Amino acid sequence: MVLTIDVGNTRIKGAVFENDTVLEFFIFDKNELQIKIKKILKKFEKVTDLVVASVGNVEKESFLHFKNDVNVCFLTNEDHFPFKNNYATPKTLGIDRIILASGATLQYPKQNRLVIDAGTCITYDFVDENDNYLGGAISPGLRLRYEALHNYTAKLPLLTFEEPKSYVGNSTPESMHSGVVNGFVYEIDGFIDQYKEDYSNFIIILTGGDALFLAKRLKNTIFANSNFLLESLNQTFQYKINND
Ligand SMILES: Nc1ncnc2c1ncn2[C@@H]1O[C@H](COP(=O)(O)OP(=O)(O)OP(=O)(O)O)[C@@H](O)[C@H]1O
Ligand SMILES: CC(C)(CO)[C@@H](O)C(=O)NCCC(=O)O
Ligand SMILES: [K+]
Repeated sequence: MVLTIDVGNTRIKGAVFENDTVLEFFIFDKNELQIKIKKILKKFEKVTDLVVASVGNVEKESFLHFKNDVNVCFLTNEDHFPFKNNYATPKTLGIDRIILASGATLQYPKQNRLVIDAGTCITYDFVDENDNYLGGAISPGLRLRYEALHNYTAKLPLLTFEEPKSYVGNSTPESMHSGVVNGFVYEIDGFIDQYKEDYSNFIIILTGGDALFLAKRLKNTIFANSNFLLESLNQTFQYKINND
């Protein structure tokens, strides 16, 4: 059994896998990290490997704490992945984006793949049918947009997500909800349309904290898989074992 951990910018997510099957998912805060992992390892005694990818600022030591109980594996930019990395700055490419690209390559062989992760940031990652990672885009996620409007203006309140009543916002809150939520959806549909123009055939994988919300609103029909990063971590770890 494998426990995969994704340390995001906002929260930590984990999953226990038996081969390719998920037994349980977890979401927790940074300050609960050690207690939660301890509990998980106690509940799932057959876990042999702890596999971590982190873009957040959690100390490596927090995981090494468990090295007497399980084999601890940190996936980093130095590892070997199933695609050719054509990013001009491979050392600065986020490990979460690398893992998503890796999972897309392993799970959907021989096709163009676009991974959209709607989390703290929205990231777009494209791996072509010849397994070349080409890059993508980074933009602010849904909650970040609300926070940015508030933090960088004098008058705008801090709002939380609400469905806009119309694209024509007729009040301050309605204008903000329209700008944030519609802007978010239009952006993603716009990117997908652009890829469609340039690539005739590709699969889209939608993931991240806002994926389910988004899937219902995009004009492009896409199924969301909120756990794609954790699944990709598991698959990439298996790939590493078989190829190292
Ligand atoms: N309890 C929650 N806490 C924070 N964000 C949440 C929560 N529930 C839903 N969300 C939504 O999820 C988005 C954040 O996504 P996610 O949880 O994937 O981010 P993350 O943990 O920072 O991961 P990453 O860094 O990989 O993006 C926010 O834009 C927010 O709208
Ligand atoms: C873009 C984020 C913050 C998304 O989690 C992360 O992937 C990251 O820190 N990336 C580094 C920059 C890059 O990917 O080019
Ligand atoms: K993200």
